[in-house]
Amino acid sequence: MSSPTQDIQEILITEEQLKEKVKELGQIITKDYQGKDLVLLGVLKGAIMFMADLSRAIDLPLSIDFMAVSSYGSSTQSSGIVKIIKDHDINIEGKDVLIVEDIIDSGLTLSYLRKTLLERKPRSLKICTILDKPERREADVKVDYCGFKIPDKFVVGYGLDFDEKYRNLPFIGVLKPELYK
Ligand SMILES: O=P(O)(O)OC[C@H]1O[C@H](OP(=O)(O)OP(=O)(O)O)[C@H](O)[C@@H]1O
Ligand code: HPA
Ligand SMILES: [Mg+2]
Repeated sequence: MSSPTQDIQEILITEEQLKEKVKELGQIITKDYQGKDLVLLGVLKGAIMFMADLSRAIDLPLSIDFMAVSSYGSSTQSSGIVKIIKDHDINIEGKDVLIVEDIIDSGLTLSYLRKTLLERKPRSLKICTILDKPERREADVKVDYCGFKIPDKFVVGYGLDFDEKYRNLPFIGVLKPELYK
């Protein structure tokens, strides 16, 4: 029988560690956003799992929206060109927007998104990511809430893909290099 887990070389973050961290982030965000007009803005597709879990860990009235952007395609390297495939629907002017990301790697996606969204005049704009790969940064981005810092390895699972696969793995794992090299 074929299973996506067979293609994993090493599990970096387990399902239990993810659950615990999301709960912790939810509690911090709940404190920080008391009395604010919170919009969680998920970046498709990678952020789907984190968004679903994080939103349920925040005990506040909030709205959820999504943008779809893509810069990796079927490669493990960013093309450097960020394409907006779907924009958000909610008017974010005057709102407290929290971008929800699965990973910040080169930082190119977020620095582009930040610039674009600031032009739309939110009251505040912050960034929450479950993973941060600081060694690979090409564009400077300030991360407000971060789950885990990870080493410079291409990871999949919990929403993250390689060539659109492995998003459904419940943990964060390193793909066997022979599968993409
Ligand atoms: O910091 P960066 O180097 O820009 O990389 C991070 C971005 O890359 C991935 O998206 P991708 O373009 O693969 O789209 P996807 O979420 O649909 O997989 C990931 O989900 C982040 O949005
Ligand atoms: O390590 C990664 N894995 C999957 N998608 C990604 N997009 C940026 N970095 C990564
Ligand atoms: Mg991707």
